[in-house]
Amino acid sequence: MTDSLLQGFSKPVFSKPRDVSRALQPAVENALPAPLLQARSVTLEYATRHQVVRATHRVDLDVYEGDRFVLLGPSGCGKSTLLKAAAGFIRPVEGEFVLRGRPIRAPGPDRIVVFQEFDQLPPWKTVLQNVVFPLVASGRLPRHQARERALHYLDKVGLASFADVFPHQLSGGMKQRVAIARALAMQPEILLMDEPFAALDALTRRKMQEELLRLWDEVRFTLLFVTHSIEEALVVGNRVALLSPRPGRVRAEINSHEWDLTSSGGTAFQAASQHIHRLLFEEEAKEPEGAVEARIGMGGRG
Ligand SMILES: Nc1ncnc2c1ncn2[C@@H]1O[C@H](COP(=O)(O)OP(=O)(O)OP(=O)(O)O)[C@@H](O)[C@H]1O
Repeated sequence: MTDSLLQGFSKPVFSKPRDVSRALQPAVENALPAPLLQARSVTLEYATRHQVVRATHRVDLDVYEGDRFVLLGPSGCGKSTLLKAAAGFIRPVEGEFVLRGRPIRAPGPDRIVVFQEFDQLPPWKTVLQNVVFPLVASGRLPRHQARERALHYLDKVGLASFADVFPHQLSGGMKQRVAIARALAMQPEILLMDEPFAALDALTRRKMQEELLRLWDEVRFTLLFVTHSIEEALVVGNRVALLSPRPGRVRAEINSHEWDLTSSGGTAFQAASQHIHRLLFEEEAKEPEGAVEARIGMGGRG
């Protein structure tokens, strides 16, 4: 990390995102592409018989094409709920999710979710059939082309030779690879991943993070990734939104494209992790009444 980056890191500049964009108008507005996915003041709630649980409160997010955008926050802060709303499974009580300027009102093949659970693959279908099925069922491709595309993506995740086996014959990591191949084969506008590696052992999890980054290098998809692991957020993401405890609000946004698996043991990486930990937990204790919104430059790789 260079001195200037360290300086930026140790003295984060806090400013409200909306103020920043206003201050930089119109020059930056003309230069920046439009976000692919936007959360516009999204409030999400669950109504149970006895109470209403507010999961997130007025969340604003801009995800650009090619981003590996991570939602990071403590357990129960509403990360999965945000992802489900982006997928179209849940409707906001306030605000909206917008994809290429169009409000999201229902699930669609332009947004595919990979979940944490290993049982997301129908067990009666082979690996290949699992990847082919959504392509054909959604009308994206006729069967023979779907088969070709499925094999292409199975090859990308290193599972072409397992095409004819059934999910129960695979390890947890292999099942997640199939789920990723199935999602990428659909060539969605955005891939949504909800703690996809959380149920894996530490070594496999690391390997999967590495493979995901390799795949991103090859395919350059847009990713919205949920985790509560600070390390995973820094490694996987190029941008990270830090959410407060429930109801989740955006407390800060961090540029994390500097970090990868090779930096994860280093001193600078540890310092960044600790800094994020403080932002997530200590600032909240100091300022319980509200969200601290900030954009923090932590330097960059390229
Ligand atoms: N179906 C539901 N009905 C009622 N409350 C719910 C429901 N699903 C989630 N919640 C509540 O909404 C809040 C946000 O949940 P969510 O699963 O989005 O959090 P999270 O940040 O993804 O947590 P974790 O990291 O533990 O998965 C939590 O307080 C949770 O208890």
